[in-house]
Amino acid sequence: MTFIDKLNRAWAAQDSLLMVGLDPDLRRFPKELAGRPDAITEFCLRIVEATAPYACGFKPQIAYFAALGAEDQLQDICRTIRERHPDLPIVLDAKRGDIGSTASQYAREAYERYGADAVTVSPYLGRDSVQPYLDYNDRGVIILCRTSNPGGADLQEMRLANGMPLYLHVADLVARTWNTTGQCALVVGATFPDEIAQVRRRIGDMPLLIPGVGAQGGDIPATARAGRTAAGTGMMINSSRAILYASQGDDWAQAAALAARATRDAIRAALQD
Ligand SMILES: O=c1ccn([C@@H]2O[C@H](COP(=O)(O)O)[C@@H](O)[C@H]2O)c(=O)[nH]1
Repeated sequence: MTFIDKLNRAWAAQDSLLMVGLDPDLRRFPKELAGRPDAITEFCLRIVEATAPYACGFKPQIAYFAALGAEDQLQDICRTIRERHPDLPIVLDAKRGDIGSTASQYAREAYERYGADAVTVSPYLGRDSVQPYLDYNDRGVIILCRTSNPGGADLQEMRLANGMPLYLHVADLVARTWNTTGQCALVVGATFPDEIAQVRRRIGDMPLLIPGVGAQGGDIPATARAGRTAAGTGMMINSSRAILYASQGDDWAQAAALAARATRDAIRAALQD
């Protein structure tokens, strides 16, 4: 099954467009895990179990694992998600971008080492830098378009000679030229709902990964209305810290579940309007 098929099924089966981010930060872990050698794996897997009923997938951010030398733990976590929740896609947020020969290694890492269903990549090095990911034709390639951070405007809002902002050129390029096999999706931040709407108008039903709700303050109703497809789906709306660290007390896993459910419900409610 392809990434896009798996995602479509997860949206329908879970009735959720919420993607739960896995960004383990030891400084914010609950006390009960302090000092435990398996703290990262235990934390992430408890979060996965608590939030899976409300999620359409999981998005581990590789930097949080690599910074701690915890890539093996990430591998275990991804394997366990595949075993326990085979219908929920794993998006590895790695934002890779390099020449083709190196990109082949990054693709192998994402899809073979971690078994990710999709990986985030930068469009900045052009089509040939993305090809090694597309060569895994059952996997997804999620390309940065208009990121959620304010500084994203420095380059992404730059106007081309025809007046078009660069992020819309990226959206066009991916939708019309790079996505010949239907494997692509785009990253657009929830902090910029007008830009989400602009992108949606140009790309048909291509999925969007939308980070920026929760800790970054993105507006859920505005995001959901701007990014939805005619079918009322088309979005992986990611929240990480607001779910992971909803509580540092003994109730942390339950608090994460409640935060995930509330986010899922807020997205659902917005789609009813
Ligand atoms: O434009 C982007 C692209 C990726 N991210 C990533 O999403 C999560 C957001 O975390 P929150 O705690 O919900 O703010 C994080 O892993 C980022 O690296 C993004 O924020 N914006």
